[in-house]
Amino acid sequence: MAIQKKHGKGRLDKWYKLAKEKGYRARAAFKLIQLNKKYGFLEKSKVLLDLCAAPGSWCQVAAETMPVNSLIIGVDLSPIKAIPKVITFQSDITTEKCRATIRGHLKTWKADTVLHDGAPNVGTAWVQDSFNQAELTLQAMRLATDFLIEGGTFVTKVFRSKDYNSLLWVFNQLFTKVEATKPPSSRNVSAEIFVVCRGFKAPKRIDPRLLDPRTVFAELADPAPNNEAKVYNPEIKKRKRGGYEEDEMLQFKELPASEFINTTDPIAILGQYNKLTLDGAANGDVALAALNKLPETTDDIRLCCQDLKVLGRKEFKMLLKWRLRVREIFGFPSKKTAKQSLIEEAEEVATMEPMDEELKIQEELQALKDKESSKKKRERRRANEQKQKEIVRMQLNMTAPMDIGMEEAGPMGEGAMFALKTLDQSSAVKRIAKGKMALIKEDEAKKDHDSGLGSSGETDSESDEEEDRLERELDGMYDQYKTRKGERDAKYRAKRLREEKEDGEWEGVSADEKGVSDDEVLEEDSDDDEEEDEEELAQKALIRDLDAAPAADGLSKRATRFFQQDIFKDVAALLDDDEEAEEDSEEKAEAAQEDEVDVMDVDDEVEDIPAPKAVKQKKQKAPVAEPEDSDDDDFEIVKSDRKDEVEDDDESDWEDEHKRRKDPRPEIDIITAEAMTLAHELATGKKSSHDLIDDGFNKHALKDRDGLPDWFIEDESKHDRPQRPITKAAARAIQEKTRAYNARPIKKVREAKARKKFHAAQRLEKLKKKSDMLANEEGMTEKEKASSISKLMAKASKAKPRKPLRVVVAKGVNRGKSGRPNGVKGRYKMVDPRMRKDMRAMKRTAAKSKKR
Ligand SMILES: C[S@@+](CC[C@H](N)C(=O)[O-])C[C@H]1O[C@@H](n2cnc3c(N)ncnc32)[C@H](O)[C@@H]1O
Repeated sequence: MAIQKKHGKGRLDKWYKLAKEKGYRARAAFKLIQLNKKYGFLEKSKVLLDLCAAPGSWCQVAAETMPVNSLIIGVDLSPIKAIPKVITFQSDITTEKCRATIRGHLKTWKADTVLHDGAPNVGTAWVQDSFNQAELTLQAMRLATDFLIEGGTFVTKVFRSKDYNSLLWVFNQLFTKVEATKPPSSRNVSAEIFVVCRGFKAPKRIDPRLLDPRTVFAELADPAPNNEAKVYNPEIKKRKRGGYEEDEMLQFKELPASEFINTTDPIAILGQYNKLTLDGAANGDVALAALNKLPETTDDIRLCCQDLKVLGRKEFKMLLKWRLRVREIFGFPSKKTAKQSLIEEAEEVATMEPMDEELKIQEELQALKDKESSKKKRERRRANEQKQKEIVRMQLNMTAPMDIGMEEAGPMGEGAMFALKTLDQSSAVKRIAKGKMALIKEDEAKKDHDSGLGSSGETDSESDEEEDRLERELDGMYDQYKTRKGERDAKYRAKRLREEKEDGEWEGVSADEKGVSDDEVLEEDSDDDEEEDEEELAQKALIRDLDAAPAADGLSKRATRFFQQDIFKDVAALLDDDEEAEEDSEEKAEAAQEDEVDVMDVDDEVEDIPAPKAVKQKKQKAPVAEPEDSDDDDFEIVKSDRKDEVEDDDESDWEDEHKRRKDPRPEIDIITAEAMTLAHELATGKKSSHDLIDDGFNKHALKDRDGLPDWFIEDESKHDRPQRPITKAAARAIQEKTRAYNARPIKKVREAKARKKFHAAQRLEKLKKKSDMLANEEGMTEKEKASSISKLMAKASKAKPRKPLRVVVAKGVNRGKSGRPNGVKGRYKMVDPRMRKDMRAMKRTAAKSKKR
């Protein structure tokens, strides 16, 4: 790669300048320097292979850092200008010829380190390019496996694309330690990341599929859509850029319930309106009056109509069922009646058809059925084949069960190998739990299953089917309803988002519903199946919905898998540390409370901080060791650990504050616009705590300034922190807060005022006591008592004469003294001799002129 003049995108940055200053051929040199600083592989290597080495800056760094007499070989498609102590040649690393040339150079040696910084011509087609890069990386890996020594290191550039995880997986199969890092010199705008693979396992035989891009990067078919998930995570719709319809400006929308009965799209109504009115008889709406009088219009229904925005799944279904019943009563055509009439029609027609015609129809029907079943078979076979492939990939650890849609069905899903659900339904699980074998006859299981909805003991499969269908339809409608509701209601959207982020469960069922017995639950709602009593749950310990159960740390299964990747190992350790520290601090706080030490609330300390200048951005958890790049932490929380400062503060203030705050948790004060923005994003669900953790991993995490010139470090420290976005509102809020802080008097003034107040209160108390004593004095007349009390009051209200001001001349021992002059008590003023002389002279002349 020839050196290009780099303009635009701030390419001529400090790293570029530094590279020039140090004589490196490319700024990329610093990436290797920083990687080596962190992992120290160059010093330990005697043989190094640099794949895609042009213009050769990595080779330069290697030659500088590796021990003398090391063997360094650099290869690239482009010519590389000669570098002392480095063998270079021009070749395509994906070819056999290149392999042979390297072998020729290495002879019997093996490489301790293989570097790869390859980048195919990166153009505008990002998807294509990133794939080529991933493919090139895999090719480099292949070459590396041929030449690397056991325990050797492979360092490669990878682009964060959809193939990234697949590549990491491959690396993990071949190396004991794989870590991804982004050195500070790597541009923020670049999607590149460097993976350092250490401890090459040097397997005797490597499955060729492991290094075959077609297998490694094979696309997965889209899993079947999980409609159920949509209930819990309604899609976020785009804003209406074209403006809003007129009635959409209304906050509260009502509709006569009769329209809800009439409509063909009841979900739309439930999603758009806030209330269904039932009392419109005065307006002459006869249908509404009739509806109002129907026994089907129960109090529950009326209650549901009052506020459509708070409907849970149960209420939602109740309203729709009510609508269907009313429609039946009013004689609206329903699906049932339509089907009935169709059957009748068909029967009528059938009686009119001659016999041979009937046979013909039957034949046609049979042919259609056959065609249908063969089509289904074909589809099933194809799906099976697909699944088989996925399973092979899964066995190779290249994919997780969730990626091939197994998650959707789960171990209890349809077609599961061990039909635990069936076992569950036939209550055989209880027997198995007791350690006995249980065999379930298929039809028995089916029977049990069939009786699921008909609580009344109905075994009529047709009516069950009908009920199932209705339930399914209602569920589907509920999905739609939620989506529409979400579209209209920003608060609801935020709530959903929060729930989604926390992978929380849907909480549409009220607590008292949970107390309903199983039979009732089945009658009410099939979804309420989950509501088992504890005992039964314990018995069903055999059957667990792995997908539904959140991980111990509250992460979803998918998230847990993601964080199980090796690159998060350190993070986990860090987090653990944090947690431990948190626990520590909590324990300490508790202990402190127990000892009844004056532990102040954070609030108090914050109250005490006079001006923002004094507000230091400190971590909340004081005992936690500061992370390496603590100055990168923009979101910082202030926690009181300066007890002494607080102790000085106004006592009554403290007590008030203490009473106000019952929550023992430390209060967080937000003092920067960045933190305020972040807090707002967290509160509105735009960001989750996972995002925060993610944000913490950036190129600034690695700071290595050894051996860099001062001007560089100075410049670096100005800009080497992530720029977090701030909103106008957040900036304004912080400004107001700052103004409020500034408006408060300084601590000394407040203390003096408080002292004054305290003394006045003490005086008043004394006065009260004295006047009480006087009032109770038996030997005094009322008049005497009154006069002595008024004398007391007059004495107390009389201001004490101020001691005269003493003027001290700053001479002798007092010359240049800044504090109280020696031997002077009370009020004083220091003056210099010249000033006193001048004053006296002025007085004299004034007196003289008066005399005249
Ligand atoms: C970012 S540059 C490498 C910079 C180098 N590490 C340094 O420090 O100077 C990427 C190089 O990959 C090379 N490259 C891309 N595809 C290649 C291939 N198939 N075989 C060999 N080199 C390739 C390009 O010619 C280009 O010079």
